Amino acid sequence: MATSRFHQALGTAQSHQHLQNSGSHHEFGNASLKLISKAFKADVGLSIRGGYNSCMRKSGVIQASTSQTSVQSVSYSPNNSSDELRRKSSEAALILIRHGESLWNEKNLFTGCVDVPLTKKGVEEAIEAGKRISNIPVDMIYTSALIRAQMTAMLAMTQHRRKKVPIILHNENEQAREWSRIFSEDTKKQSIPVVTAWQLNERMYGELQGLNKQETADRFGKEKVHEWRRSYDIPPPNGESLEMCAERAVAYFKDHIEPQLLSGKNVMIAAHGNSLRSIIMYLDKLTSQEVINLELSTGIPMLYIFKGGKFIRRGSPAGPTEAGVYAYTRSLALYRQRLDDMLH
Ligand SMILES: O=C(O)[C@H](O)COP(=O)(O)O
Repeated sequence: MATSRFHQALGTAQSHQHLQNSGSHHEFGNASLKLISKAFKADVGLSIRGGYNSCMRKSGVIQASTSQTSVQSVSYSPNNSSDELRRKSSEAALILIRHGESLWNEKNLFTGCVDVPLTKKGVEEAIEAGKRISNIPVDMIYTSALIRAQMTAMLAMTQHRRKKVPIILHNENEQAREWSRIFSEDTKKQSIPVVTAWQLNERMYGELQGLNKQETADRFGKEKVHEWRRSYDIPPPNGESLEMCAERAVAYFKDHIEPQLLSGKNVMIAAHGNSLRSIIMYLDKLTSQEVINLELSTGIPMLYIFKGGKFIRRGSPAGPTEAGVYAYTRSLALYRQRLDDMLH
């Protein structure tokens, strides 16, 4: 198949632009993004005039649709692709964020499923996390049922350049559904559904909840507390082991979140140190030995690309103020370029 103008420009952009391939990161600077975007429009005959534009699927490799009201992430699909081929070629972004520092993190208390809010520092961490993901598409948000994760998600989204409104869905009962209905299709298009799920809650720390971590280590011994905190299958007294936490968190991810990614939806999950460690164990295929050493900082977003049924870790997007660029793929670079075009 003739190399499309898009790919020619991409090749030019890559040779022009210092393409750092640090680890799994491919990075583009702004100059090459403009080149890519110009070629992208030329290649797919895309015009961004008023209203919803969708370009004809070209014989090339790109199908894109965009409009003044919504900037879709680009998905690749050859002209005569089967569903399977389209699914294999579609790409979705998955962002994981551990909540910002909570009031009990600050006091070094075991928190588990106790519903504790963020500290001022935790609020700032959530906002900084939002800056780092402000150019990455988000179509759905999942949080745990705990306020520290929900605050983190909402605060992060205040920084998103797309300015869609995250709206927590209330499906507790028929009345909750009825009373929280939105009657404008346009308004719905400008919102992002937020699903809260107890299955994404922090592991339940049993009789350690509320205890000071240092005092607990003094009382039971450092090794015992490390075993409770970081082993895979040894639970704290009357609490959950990481394995038990994984049984609910990973099951929820597979049953509810992975299908969204498969359909091309870009997803953000705001949850907790251990519920996310169990999900990352699944995404990165870590062994129960390897996951012991996995530590997650509060409020640092991690980016994965879901493509062809596989999860590719792209690291943490660099902040907008940081030198250099982002752990972006080609379609994420295009999405960011479209935001630039739309917002300027
Ligand atoms: O629940 C807690 O205490 C923290 O959020 C996580 O604790 P850990 O890092 O000790 O597992």
